[in-house]
Amino acid sequence: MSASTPVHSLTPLSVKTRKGASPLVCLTAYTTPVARLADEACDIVLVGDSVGMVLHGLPSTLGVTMEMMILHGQAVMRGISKALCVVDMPFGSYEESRAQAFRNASRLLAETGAGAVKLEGGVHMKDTIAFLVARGVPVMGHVGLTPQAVNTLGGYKVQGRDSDAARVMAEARAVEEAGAFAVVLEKLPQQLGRDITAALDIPTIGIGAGPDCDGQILVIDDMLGLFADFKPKFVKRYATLADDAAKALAAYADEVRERVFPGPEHSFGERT
Ligand SMILES: Nc1nc(=O)c2c([nH]1)NC[C@@H]1CN(c3ccc(C(=O)N[C@@H](CCC(=O)O)C(=O)O)cc3)CN21
Ligand SMILES: CC(C)C(=O)C(=O)O
Ligand SMILES: [Mg+2]
Repeated sequence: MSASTPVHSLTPLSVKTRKGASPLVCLTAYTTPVARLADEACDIVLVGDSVGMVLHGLPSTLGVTMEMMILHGQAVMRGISKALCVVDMPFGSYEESRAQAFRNASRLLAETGAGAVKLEGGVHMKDTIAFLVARGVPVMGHVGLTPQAVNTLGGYKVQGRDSDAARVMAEARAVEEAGAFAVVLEKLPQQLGRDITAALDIPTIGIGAGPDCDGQILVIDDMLGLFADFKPKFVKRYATLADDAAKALAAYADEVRERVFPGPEHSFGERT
């Protein structure tokens, strides 16, 4: 199962040629049941390294490992039948050399069956992206706010304001020139999201980069109202699952204490 190459209706190439058509709908997923839901609604399902913060309680994405990405990638692929599955390369798995990047990217594809990898960085990752693409690894880029660089960026801040816009534009152009099939733009002024989208031939997928990107992505636990540790301004909550769950658990606790649960319909009588 895991090492096979399933045929999905969306491929990196079909995503690339969707530029200018209807917006690309993207969400993260980390488990099989949630991937099944995302697969129904989405074009692209990302196994984000946000899994470390969202499901494992880590303080940033820096502690996420290849083993975690492979395990969650395998779980997500079991729930996908039509969307394109992209797996994030974790911090430290691709920055050292092009060879290191290929060794780890090829493991992610081979051991999960996903269709592409995503890695953070533009100009300084251009050679690495080109190296991977030339060797059969479709790459999605990620520029602007790159969370794996939180320590050098000094926080999860808006990137590309004012005179910094030209730098972020250059990062996005480098990703395209390297042969990536799409690029995530994170936490940019909406005008810059629009300008980069107009300047590139590959689709842009925004998260806090305004409404003019070729697609949008959110962390699924954020949009479901399930992740409560923080809420970036770019997140819209479409549900209140953490609140709903807290209410359900309180009701269960009350009913157990009052001996209301289990009722006769949940209990087993004598066989007669
Ligand atoms: N749940 C979750 N959602 C995400 O979007 C996400 C993750 N986790 N983990 C990996 C990265 C980290 N990301 C982040 C994290 C924080 C902000 C943010 O804007 N936080 C605060 C304050 C930021 C600051 O100025 O320092 C905010 O006010 O929105 C944005 C993106 C995006 N990714
Ligand atoms: C927020 C998206 C783009 C991501 O990289 C992640 O979930 O790790
Ligand atoms: Mg990520």
